[in-house]
Amino acid sequence: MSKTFSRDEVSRHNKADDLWIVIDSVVYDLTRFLPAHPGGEHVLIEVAGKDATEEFYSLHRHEILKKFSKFAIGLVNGEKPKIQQEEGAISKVPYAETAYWMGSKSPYYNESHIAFKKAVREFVDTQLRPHAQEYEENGGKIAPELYQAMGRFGLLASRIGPGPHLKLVPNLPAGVKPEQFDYFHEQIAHEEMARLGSSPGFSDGLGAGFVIGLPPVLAFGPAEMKKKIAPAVLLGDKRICLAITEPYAGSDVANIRCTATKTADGKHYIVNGVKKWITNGHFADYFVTAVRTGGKGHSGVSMLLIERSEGVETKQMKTSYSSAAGTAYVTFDNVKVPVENLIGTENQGFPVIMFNFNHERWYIISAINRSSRSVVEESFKWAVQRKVFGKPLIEQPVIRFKLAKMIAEVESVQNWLESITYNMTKMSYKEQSLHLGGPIALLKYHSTRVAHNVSDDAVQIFGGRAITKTGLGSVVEAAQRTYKYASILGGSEEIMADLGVRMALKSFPKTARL
Ligand code: HEM
Repeated sequence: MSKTFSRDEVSRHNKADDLWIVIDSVVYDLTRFLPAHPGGEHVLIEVAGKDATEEFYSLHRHEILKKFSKFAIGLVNGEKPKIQQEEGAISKVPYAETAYWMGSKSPYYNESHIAFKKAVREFVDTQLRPHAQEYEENGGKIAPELYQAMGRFGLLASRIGPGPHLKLVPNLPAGVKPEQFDYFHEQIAHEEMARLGSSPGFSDGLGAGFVIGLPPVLAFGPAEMKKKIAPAVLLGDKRICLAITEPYAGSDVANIRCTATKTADGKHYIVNGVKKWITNGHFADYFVTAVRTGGKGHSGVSMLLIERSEGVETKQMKTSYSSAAGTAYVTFDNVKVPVENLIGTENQGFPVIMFNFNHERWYIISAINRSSRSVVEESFKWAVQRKVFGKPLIEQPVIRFKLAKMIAEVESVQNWLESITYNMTKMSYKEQSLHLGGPIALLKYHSTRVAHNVSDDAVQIFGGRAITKTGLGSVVEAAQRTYKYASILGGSEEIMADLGVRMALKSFPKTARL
């Protein structure tokens, strides 16, 4: 924008057929846009020839200016825009980022985490965010190229923890070496994906099924299976999901009914049954499926890798977020599966499922708390910029109290989460199961209660905007509509709270007395 104009000159373009305005020192010629303006013509004519910065920001999100940048014709003489939102930048709004990224000291992060976060944030903001709204609104299968870009960038591999699988992709974000990679890198990857705030369906469509689907294959699958599917899935060429829940069994996994019966020649299983709420199932190539191969209860459960093949059908489910997540109702009708596709040992599927759960729950905590943090940032910004009864909202003690509660709760989850993540970096899998299963369950319960409280307060701060899908409240609207997913998936709040206390009871000293 090389042209500049005096404010006097702008003020002469003050009619419907010649309408200029100034927003943050940028001059816009809105003459052609006037009839198409979603807010109507009248409001624009009222500010024709004037500085409308305050009016604009009280009604629109900043990104509207980017979308309609073609109407910008120059700058006001001697002025520069002050309101900045750079892609990939760390927010300066208090509590909008984890304390470490805002200057606080932390024993957990090092240079490689800083570089990793910067690279992932930039990738998410420049490669994924531009498509987010469209997918969120229209649903549908996410373009393979987008998923492949994630795979090639190393973002998919980064979302399932440290391990040999990291060597199956050409590189990791910011050139982090597989040997340097730890659970803090992974936590950052989940948090950055969760920043796709107003598009939770799109964000889940980009790999929520993968994060829980591939680990059982890597940990328990036979070598041939890993060789065949892991590289293709990690590069984003194929898609995988985890198929456990059924219309009959949710958190009550031991009661699944989907059956796998061996053929007389012992070479195949024949699978029959249904699965429900399968994230990414609608477009998955592989289903890591819990099946009943034995008697009742958990000792009759096995895990099978089922390829999309004859007899496998997926139907899109209508959920409270976008169909871009590919949440599916899956039916298996006499599906023939080679016995080589068994993951782990027959009738020993329950430990495979359990193996996955702690990691899944920890991932859900990372994502939901980052989502709550985004809601805090949105609410803080809004409370400062919104003027009501003649003064900014933030000057109302009741609003400051709500923000205080939101901040304190999000930080409490974050600090516990980082402590658990640190322990994960220091413990073997066996130690993690023994010592972290309880705390992870309790924190999952706590993090979704916090999401509930944060969302509730944010809705009150934003008012009607929080129940409007587009515009200023879009992030809060999406959060209040979808945070419940996290409080159910991976084990419901009630089951988590109960599990946490039951695990604690195991080490309760028999001699303890008041
Ligand atoms: C570059 C300048 C502008 C552009 C590109 C623009 C574009 C838009 C868009 C896309 C929407 C729909 C927003 C959504 O629901 O997501 C909208 C709504 C609206 N705009 Fe603008 N606008 C501009 C300037 C202004 C100004 C200066 C005013 C007032 C002085 C204004 C008043 C409104 C109003 C009242 C609405 C409806 C808001 C609501 O539903 O709560 N616009 N505008």
